[in-house]
Amino acid sequence: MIQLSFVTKLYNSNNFGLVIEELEIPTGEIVGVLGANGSGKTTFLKSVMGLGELKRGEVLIAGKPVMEQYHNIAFITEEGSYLSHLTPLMYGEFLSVFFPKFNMEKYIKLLKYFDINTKNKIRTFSKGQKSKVEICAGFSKGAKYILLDEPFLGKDMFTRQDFLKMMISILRTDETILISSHFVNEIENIIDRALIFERGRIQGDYYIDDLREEGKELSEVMKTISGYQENKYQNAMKLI
Ligand SMILES: Nc1ncnc2c1ncn2[C@@H]1O[C@H](COP(=O)(O)OP(=O)(O)OP(=O)(O)O)[C@@H](O)[C@H]1O
Repeated sequence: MIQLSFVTKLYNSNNFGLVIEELEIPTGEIVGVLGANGSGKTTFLKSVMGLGELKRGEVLIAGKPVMEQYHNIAFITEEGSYLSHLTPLMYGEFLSVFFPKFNMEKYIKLLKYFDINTKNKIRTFSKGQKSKVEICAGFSKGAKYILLDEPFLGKDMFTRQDFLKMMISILRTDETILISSHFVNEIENIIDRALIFERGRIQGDYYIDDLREEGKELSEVMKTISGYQENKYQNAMKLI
């Protein structure tokens, strides 16, 4: 279970950061962290991960402060944490030292699945390939909480599909996943719940099954919450 209470994070007077009064994410849920650019998704994931100071509030993971749970969390970001002078194989060996539950066999299987050459230096890889290494490592750490910030960024259509299939096939029921993405239609089929951010607040919290029962589309709900104006371009273009 991930619990946030009265969490406030401010960047400066212009930027709202994050404001969450109460949020509980039960163990085993796959949660989509959604919203327009700048709505607060990364800030939220970083706050759960304990990165950056909160102005007030508390984040608990399985009842403990996040600092006591680092061994149980994998944070997979676009920035990546790999050491680019290493090969994926060496990187796996490096991670085994720090993560006692690191599963080398699973890591190598995942690298193969994504067609990653395990013997070339990571710095010679493309952006998408580097990010795949990060995903393989993140899912092999034996972490119970997996946070993914935009795992689809820079991934081709086939990789995105392969990634989703991989995730569904290897996840156990005791793993909790938070995944931010702009590919709403693609992740809609794998998430249990959608948190929709707008200006640093959760403006929508929906279980996908409930939306389906009500005959609603997640992308439509998001449009309403984000206040998307279909005709905005018309006025903007008049200025040019
Ligand atoms: N280090 C920072 N200093 C000041 N403001 C920041 C900082 N990081 C983020 N912000 C601001 O906080 C708000 C939320 O940013 P955040 O990166 O969480 O959005 P996001 O939903 O992940 O966006 P995107 O989809 O574009 O990646 C934005 O207004 C952004 O400008």
